[in-house]
Amino acid sequence: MAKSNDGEIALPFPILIGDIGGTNARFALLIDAFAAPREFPTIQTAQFDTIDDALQRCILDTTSIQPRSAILALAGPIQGDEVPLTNCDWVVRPREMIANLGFEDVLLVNDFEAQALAVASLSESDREQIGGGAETYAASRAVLGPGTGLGVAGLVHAQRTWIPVPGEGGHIDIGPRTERDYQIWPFLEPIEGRMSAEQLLCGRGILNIYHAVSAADGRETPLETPAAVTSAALAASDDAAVETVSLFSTYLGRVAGDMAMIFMARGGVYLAGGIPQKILPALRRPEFRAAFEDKAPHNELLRSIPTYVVTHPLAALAGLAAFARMPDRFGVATEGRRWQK
Ligand SMILES: Nc1ncnc2c1ncn2[C@@H]1O[C@H](COP(=O)(O)OP(=O)(O)OP(=O)(O)O)[C@@H](O)[C@H]1O
Repeated sequence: MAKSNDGEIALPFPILIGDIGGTNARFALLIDAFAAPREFPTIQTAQFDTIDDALQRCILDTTSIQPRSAILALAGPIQGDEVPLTNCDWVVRPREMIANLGFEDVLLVNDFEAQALAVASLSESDREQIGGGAETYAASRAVLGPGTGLGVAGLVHAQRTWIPVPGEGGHIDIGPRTERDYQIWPFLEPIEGRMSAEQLLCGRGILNIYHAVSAADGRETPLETPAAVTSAALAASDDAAVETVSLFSTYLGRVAGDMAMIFMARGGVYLAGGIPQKILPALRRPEFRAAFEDKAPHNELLRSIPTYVVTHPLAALAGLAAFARMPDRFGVATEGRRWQK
């Protein structure tokens, strides 16, 4: 077992890092702490029955380098020796990966934890700032990622260490606030009696808002996918779509502001996930930031906190790479989710 200088346990190189989502899995190989990551083509999870099969055929069979360890970021909670993925049929079985694929050491982390690791050190070219002041470098941050669901994580800065805090923040309650919200809310469908942020702030959420806005006004709903709604909104070709994306930005701003207050995120709130990059022009409009700052009695605090859209195409992998190279910089809990030969 490799040990780093101050006694923290580091995984041995070469390290395979992977970000495994419901639809896509992305991998890169880190030969040592200094070399640039060697990226592999994105794998469509539906094309392989098992993750082991995908790893064997798309990674191990295509390189002469045998990774000694793997750090994999997964969508969903990590518990036990068999971890099923949300939104796809793969089950990650680290013991079998060690027995069959030649790994000595496997660490599983949550996908938003990987996003949180990334925002500790994103360069200016990998993020776009939307409002607020300068970041306070050594201060906590928060990440929200509307995609298939709504991922949320904090990145607490304490004792010169970045500590990712994965949780289920996407499932917090959200309620109506403006007169228009009260008109729309009756047409949103609660799950077991409540509306959670995720029912509005993800791909499905865009459609939920679109249907509710249209129902409140007695309009038809010709647009069928989240991308169709946001495209029509950005092109200003459909009134309900325009309002949907405006409301989506407002609700995202409200929840982002809540997270900023919870984590006292003077280091900034980062919007990751697939959707913010695709609706950047809408997020640059006033609604997102106005809702973020509208937190009396703390408007002044919120005005000072920067918000960013993550534009790095592989941010989670960048986060895993940063951790793999300098584990001592990060307080990543490994109990119950690390397997060794
Ligand atoms: N242009 C768009 N505008 C709004 N929503 C979109 C757009 N394109 C895709 N989506 C929605 O974004 C969601 C997918 O998000 P994302 O790309 O972040 O995937 P993910 O959750 O990270 O999963 P994976 O890692 O498997 O790709 C889907 O609900 C999809 O309908």
